[in-house]
Amino acid sequence: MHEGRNLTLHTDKYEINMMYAHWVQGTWKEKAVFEAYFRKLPFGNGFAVAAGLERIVEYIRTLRFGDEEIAFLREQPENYKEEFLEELRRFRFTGDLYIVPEGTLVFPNEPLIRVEATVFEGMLIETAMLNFMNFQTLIATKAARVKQAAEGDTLLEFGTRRAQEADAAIWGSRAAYIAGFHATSNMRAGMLFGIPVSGTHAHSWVQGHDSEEDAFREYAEALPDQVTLLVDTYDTLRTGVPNAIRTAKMLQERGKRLNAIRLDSGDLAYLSIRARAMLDEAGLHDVKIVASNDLDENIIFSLKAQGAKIDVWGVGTQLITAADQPALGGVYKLVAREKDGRMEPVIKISGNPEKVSNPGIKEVYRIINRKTGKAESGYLALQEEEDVRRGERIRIFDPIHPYISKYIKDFEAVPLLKPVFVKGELVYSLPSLTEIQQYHEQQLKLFWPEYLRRLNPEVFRVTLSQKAWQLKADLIHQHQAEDQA
Ligand SMILES: Nc1ncnc2c1ncn2[C@@H]1O[C@H](COP(=O)(O)OP(=O)(O)OP(=O)(O)O)[C@@H](O)[C@H]1O
Ligand SMILES: O=P(O)(O)OC[C@H]1O[C@H](OP(=O)(O)OP(=O)(O)O)[C@H](O)[C@@H]1O
Ligand SMILES: O=C(O)c1cccnc1
Repeated sequence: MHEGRNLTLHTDKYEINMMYAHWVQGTWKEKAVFEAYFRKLPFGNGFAVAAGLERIVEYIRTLRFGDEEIAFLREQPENYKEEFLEELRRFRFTGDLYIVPEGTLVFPNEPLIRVEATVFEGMLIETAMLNFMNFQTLIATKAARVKQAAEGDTLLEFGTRRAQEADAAIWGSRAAYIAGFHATSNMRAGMLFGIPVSGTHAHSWVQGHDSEEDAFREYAEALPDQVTLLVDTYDTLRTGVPNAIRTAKMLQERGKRLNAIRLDSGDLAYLSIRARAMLDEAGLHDVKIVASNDLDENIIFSLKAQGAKIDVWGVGTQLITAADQPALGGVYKLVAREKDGRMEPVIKISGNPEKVSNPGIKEVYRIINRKTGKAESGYLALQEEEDVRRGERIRIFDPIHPYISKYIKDFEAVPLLKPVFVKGELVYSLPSLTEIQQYHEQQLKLFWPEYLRRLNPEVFRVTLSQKAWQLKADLIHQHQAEDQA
């Protein structure tokens, strides 16, 4: 077993096999354009929060087939030729990559990534990019739901121990921060990304002492500047909170203060209300109450409705595993390919109209109404279309039900895809995590609340331009004609 940090073979074998077949055919350097998008929003939410760009940048920059990768490929039963393996040794990503910035609100069928590269390069990177984008976007979206339920309260990400392994823990933690979490319990996520790190203590600390009171006192003496005491090991209201109050008084005598108590079991509404009253009665109005225990957005919403006196929410398992929907189904589709030296749009047909791909190289625009400053729709236009960029009147319609349409004017069309790599060179300067978090907050303000509510939100439409729609219709007819011939 070795470290395996080189992610170049973090791809499905079929990609390598197709790359090989292209190489054998002599078509491997032909240009291809791929777009990545998802078709359905997770959790019944009205939007998703894009994430994954930063990880993709690092991945693309470090793509290299080293000795170990080549040796492993040589062992495969496909018997890839040595000349192919030599070609892989020289591999560098030389294409263009356009990606939607992290924190952007995104919707079904909007390309979040567009790859313009050789077909060889485009195939190699599909799996890893989908892996990063699907997971991080999913967790950022789940976190946005939790954030909305918690209103302005402090949110701590507690998920590492229950996450699907280490990468999911730290990138999930980062995704949660993008969507407005305030801190993580994961020290490495703090070190790598600069996320504030926060922690209380476990039940084992209390169990490991002769009494709860001893445990609290020792802990407070050891870390007098950051004391949060877990009060539910034995009996929250009879011993836990009174012992915490005694410890708080001891801290006060030393010019320090108790930050908070944490509740981790039982009826969190009842216990928090009772604990708040006890703390207040002892004059400890500024001691906060942290709650944890399998929380998600629905429980937080319900606890608030019950009048729970909780200031800080520790959210682990349900967030980091996106427990109610553990995958985002983002796909990566070829939309154009080089043929006889020219780029030609291609389509993927399906019996299910929602699965028919949108052909052609497209730009994604957020159409912003200049009067209201609010987002009106998503708009996918072919790259060559100028009218939308000039803000001329456009017709927007539902691509599945094209008879539902309207004209809009006096808008600004904001392109969402940003150039990240051009001819293999990184041209994007990565924003700080704080900037991403602020950008996400600005994004939320662009939308009417109807689209943002957690339950049964209004559907935010993403429409095709007339030209993009016509191209799709023409290609469908062309394929039908070929089938019938
Ligand atoms: N007042 C409440 N209203 C709705 N849900 C609550 C309320 N209080 C707690 N919960 C949630 O109910 C669930 C209780 O889970 P469970 O019964 O497994 O835990 P518990 O009995 O409190 O403690 P333990 O973790 O020791 O088993 C948790 O998800 C918790 O967040
Ligand atoms: O419930 P989650 O949302 O996943 O949040 C993380 C949980 O992890 C800890 O419990 P655990 O029983 O692992 O350890 P403990 O002994 O410190 O309570 C903590 O007390 C939370 O309940
Ligand atoms: O700091 C905490 O209280 C914490 C951290 C991770 C998991 N559960 C709780």
